[in-house]
Amino acid sequence: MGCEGNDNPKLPVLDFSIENMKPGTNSWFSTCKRVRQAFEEYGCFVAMYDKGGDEVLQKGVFGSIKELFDLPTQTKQRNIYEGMPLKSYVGQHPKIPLHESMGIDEGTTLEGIQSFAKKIWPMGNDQFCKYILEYAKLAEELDQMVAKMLFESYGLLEHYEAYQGSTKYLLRLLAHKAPEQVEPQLGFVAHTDKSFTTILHQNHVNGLMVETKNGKWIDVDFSSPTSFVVMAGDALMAWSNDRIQSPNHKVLMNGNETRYSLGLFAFHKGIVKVPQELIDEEHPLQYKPFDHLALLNFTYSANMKAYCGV
Ligand SMILES: O=C(O)CCC(=O)C(=O)O
Ligand SMILES: [Fe+2]
Repeated sequence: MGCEGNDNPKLPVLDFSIENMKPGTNSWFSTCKRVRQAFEEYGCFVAMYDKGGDEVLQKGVFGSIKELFDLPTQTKQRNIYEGMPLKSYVGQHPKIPLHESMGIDEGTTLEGIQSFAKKIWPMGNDQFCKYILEYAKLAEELDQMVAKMLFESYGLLEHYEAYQGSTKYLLRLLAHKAPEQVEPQLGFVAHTDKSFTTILHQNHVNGLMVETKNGKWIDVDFSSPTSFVVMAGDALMAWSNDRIQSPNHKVLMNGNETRYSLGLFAFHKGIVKVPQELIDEEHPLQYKPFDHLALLNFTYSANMKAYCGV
């Protein structure tokens, strides 16, 4: 896989089509290995997942997100959670004027999406709920599959059940306007995610950049309806005892079209602890057990080593 010395590195692309996903088959095991390699080397990868290819769903999802962001600022500000930038409406920020985003708590459940929709549209919005729920379920399925494969690849499959039962998902909808000038403009500042894992999806407009371990920035092309980006967050970095680094990433806007994207952030309800099996001489313990949901209350500048470093 390695990319050292390569001036134009690309993220690994992994195929998650149905035939690779039967646990116990050879292709399942080889995909598990590639998941671990990609996470350890880049902290993220592009997943090809053919269930995303449904044209009606794509149109419905991105049409719904456009409808939401086309609303007046005052309406969008009804979704404010003080001190929680991941859940709140963020927009009109002088440092990142192209950026707008909103969070949906419990974003893979009908109740979570409906309660969000009620805040924005007092009469509700059935179409919006239907498409966003369908998308969120699909992204959740991909996340669960990736988690299972990752645990398998470390010989820790028994951790999967606990993961499955304790994940809380936050869905974030994002819009990045095209810059007014010809030069590319920052859409979203460089940061790492606070999640365990993040699943990203976008319309046909690229803009995401991910930093490699050597400090190079990779342009990520995931403009196909069947492409998703799977990214390690700070909690996975801590769980893996620094075998996996949560990558720095940002959005750089070019061209003249709005970029709509969705981020599904997986959080662990309760305490995350480095498994005993991942502590050895080469990898002495780096993190104390920590409360993952409490990280949600921190801003993007929260630093894992300061929060729970040994
Ligand atoms: O829009 C994207 O692709 C990335 C968004 C992102 O990094 C985030 O919301 O944390
Ligand atoms: Fe992010």
